[in-house]
Amino acid sequence: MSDMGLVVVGAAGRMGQTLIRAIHTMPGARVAGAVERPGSPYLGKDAGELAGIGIVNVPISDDPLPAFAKADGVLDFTAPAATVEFAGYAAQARIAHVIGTTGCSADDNAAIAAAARHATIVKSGNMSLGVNLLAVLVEQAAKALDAEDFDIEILEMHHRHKVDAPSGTALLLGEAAAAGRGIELTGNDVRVRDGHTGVRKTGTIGFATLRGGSVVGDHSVVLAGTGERITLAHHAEDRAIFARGAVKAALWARGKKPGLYSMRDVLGLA
Ligand SMILES: NC(=O)C1=CN([C@@H]2O[C@H](COP(=O)(O)OP(=O)(O)OC[C@H]3O[C@@H](n4cnc5c(N)ncnc54)[C@H](OP(=O)(O)O)[C@@H]3O)[C@@H](O)[C@H]2O)C=CC1
Ligand SMILES: O=C(O)C1=N[C@H](C(=O)O)C[C@H](O)C1
Repeated sequence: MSDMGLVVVGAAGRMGQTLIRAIHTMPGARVAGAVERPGSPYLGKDAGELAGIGIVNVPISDDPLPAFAKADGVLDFTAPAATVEFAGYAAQARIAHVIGTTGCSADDNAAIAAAARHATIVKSGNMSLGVNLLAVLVEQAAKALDAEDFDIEILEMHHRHKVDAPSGTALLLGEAAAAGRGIELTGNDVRVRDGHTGVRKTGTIGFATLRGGSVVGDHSVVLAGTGERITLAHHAEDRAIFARGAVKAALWARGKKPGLYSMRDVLGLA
C-alpha cells in the first residue's frame, strides 16, 4: 500500500508544526497538504521549512477542498469552529479525520458525530499513549473506591497560550472517573469554586485549572479519602507524544468503516 497522504490543518500552529515533523519521521505517512486560515501570514510558505525540517514542497494554502480531494486523511489540531467545518469537508471527501482540537461545545460534538456517518473520525482530548492508559487506571480506581469514602479532584496545568478550560484531557479523565463510578460527568462536575461554596457534595468530580509559562500539559487525578490520598498523574514533556499518537490514529483509521472512534480504540485499550 502507498504511504498515507495526510493534510495538516492549522499547519503553522504549535501542534501543526509538530505534526509535520512527526509525519516526516514515521513510516507509512507523507505530508499531502498544509492548510491555514485565509489571511494567515504563513500562506505560501513551505510547511516543512516552517517546521524546521527543510523544504518538503508543500506550500501552506487557505483552501482545504483541493487538499482534501487528493489526500487520505486530515490531522486537525485547530479550533472548534474550524474543526466542525473540516469534519464536513472530510465527510464529503470520504477520508479519515483525526481530531485533537479541544474546547468543542455539545453542538460542535453533535456536528462532528453527524460527519462521522461518512468519515472515519478519531477524536480525543489527548492523543498520547500515557494519558489514555492513565484514563483506564482512573476508571479502575474510581470503580474500586467508593464515592462515600473517596472524593475525586482533577488538577491540570498548561502553558499561558491555552484558550480552553478545563483541558480536553481533564475532561477525558473526568469521563473515565465518572464511568468508573457509573454516573454521568455532566451534572456531577464542579468546574469552578469561589466564595462561600459550602461543603463538598459527595460523588461530585472537581476540576482545577492552572495556566502559565510553557507547560506542555500536566494532569493529576487525586482520590482523597480520610487519612489517605492516591494521586495518578501524567506529565507531557514534548508535543511529539500527541503528534505521534495522531499519525498512528490516521494510519489505524485508513480503510476502517465510517464512525466516531477514540484513542482507546486505536490503542486497543477500549
Ligand atoms: N488532543 C491532543 O492530544 C492535543 C490537543 N491539542 C489541542 O489542539 C488545538 C491547537 O493547539 P495548539 O497547536 O497549541 O494551538 P495553536 O494556536 O498554536 O494552533 C492552532 C492553529 O490552527 C489555526 N487555525 C485556526 N482556525 C483555522 C481555520 N479555520 N483554518 C485553518 N487553520 C486554522 C490557527 O491559526 P491562527 O493562529 O491564525 O488562528 C493556528 O495556526 C487546541 O484545541 C489544543 O487544546 C493540543 C495538543 C494535544
Ligand atoms: O492546548 C494544549 O496545549 C493541550 N491541549 C490538550 C488538552 O486540552 O488536554 C492536550 C494537551 O494537554 C495539550
